[in-house]
Amino acid sequence: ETNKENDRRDERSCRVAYVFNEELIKLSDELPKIKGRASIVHSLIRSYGLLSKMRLISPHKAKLTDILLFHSSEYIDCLQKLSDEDDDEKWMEEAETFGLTYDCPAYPGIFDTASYITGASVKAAQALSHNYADVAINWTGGWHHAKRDEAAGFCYINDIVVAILILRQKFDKVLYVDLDLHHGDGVEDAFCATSKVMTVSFHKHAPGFFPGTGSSDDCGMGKGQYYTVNVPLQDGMNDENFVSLVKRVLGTVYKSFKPQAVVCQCGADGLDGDPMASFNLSTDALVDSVQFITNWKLPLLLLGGGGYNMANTARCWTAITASVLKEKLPSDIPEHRFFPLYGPDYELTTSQGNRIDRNKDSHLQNVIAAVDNRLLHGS
Ligand SMILES: CN(c1ccc(C(=O)NO)cc1)S(=O)(=O)c1ccc(-c2ccccn2)s1
Ligand SMILES: [Zn+2]
Repeated sequence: ETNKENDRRDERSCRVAYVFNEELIKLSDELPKIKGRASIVHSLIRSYGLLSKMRLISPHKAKLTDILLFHSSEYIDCLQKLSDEDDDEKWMEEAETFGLTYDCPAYPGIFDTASYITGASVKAAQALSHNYADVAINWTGGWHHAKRDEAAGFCYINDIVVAILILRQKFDKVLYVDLDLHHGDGVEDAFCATSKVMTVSFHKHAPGFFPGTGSSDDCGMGKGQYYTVNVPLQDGMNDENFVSLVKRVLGTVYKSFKPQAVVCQCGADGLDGDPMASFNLSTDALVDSVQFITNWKLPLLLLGGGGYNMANTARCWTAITASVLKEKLPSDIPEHRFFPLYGPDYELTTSQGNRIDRNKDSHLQNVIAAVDNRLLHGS
């Protein structure tokens, strides 16, 4: 139970659960757009000796009933059929209707991989619901574009939505924060009509940039009106402006929504050096953003997401893991299997980029005012 003196959250250091096993890492390594990334992330966390400071949880594939909490059985049937070896032509036609083409090719075994990743996010959510941990981490998760009956943006099963639905069985109000460079459209769509889950996404929003949704007018509907918050940004976002915007908006969100649990997608494709070449963020921007949320001392689920510069993504999520553990890490990357990827500086943190900042202060002020008006004045 939680009322024992020495068990009070503010007295003991926070309990961090880290969900992984070799099978999950091996399957995640197969994902086409981020081949090998799961191993690189996990190896860096292990090389800094952080595994021994966390409660390690071994996941298993999500139960079909958990996946069907969100996704349609028609979509999941098609994903399973296309994932099996048998190249039954019948399913190829349906593939189109379920988004299983172009960005989301259904390669053999994709269903097992997506189920395992979802099972890891479910295990992490259950660790929080059972008060086994204060923070739970699944760096292989965070696939925010997947829709109820459609794969999208390299995402096949929306592990985030499933995890939030699991948390909702215990917590009345859940806050979702999306720090990825791209709009968290799949999670926003899932919860746009409910006042029990507030979704807040910080992302690049520009003509022709994927997925194209997430303007600040996008604020939910019906009972869910004003429970969707979007912070659309332009290229060149720097640490200082990003972190102060995150703190300002989440501060208002926390005061008005009063969540009992938080899920944060920590996509690292906004870092300088990412092939998406958009923002100028250093690892500090994401570490400071997550630290602000951690300070609320609410049950917190941390998930991965985008991040196509593998070494920088590993640096970012290792630095976040150390930050929630309150562990100070030496800046020199330890010798380990992937050490060569970290050249030429072999340092843990990255620096900011110097792309022209297209974000006008007036625009950022307007976005903040729009959020305040909706959340504090409901207008
Ligand atoms: C499908 N697309 C997505 C979808 C989701 C993401 C993402 O990271 N979401 O969080 C990124 C690109 S997309 O059309 O913008 C691209 C496909 C391939 C892209 C690419 C590939 C290499 C270098 C730069 N960009 S962008
Ligand atoms: Zn992304």
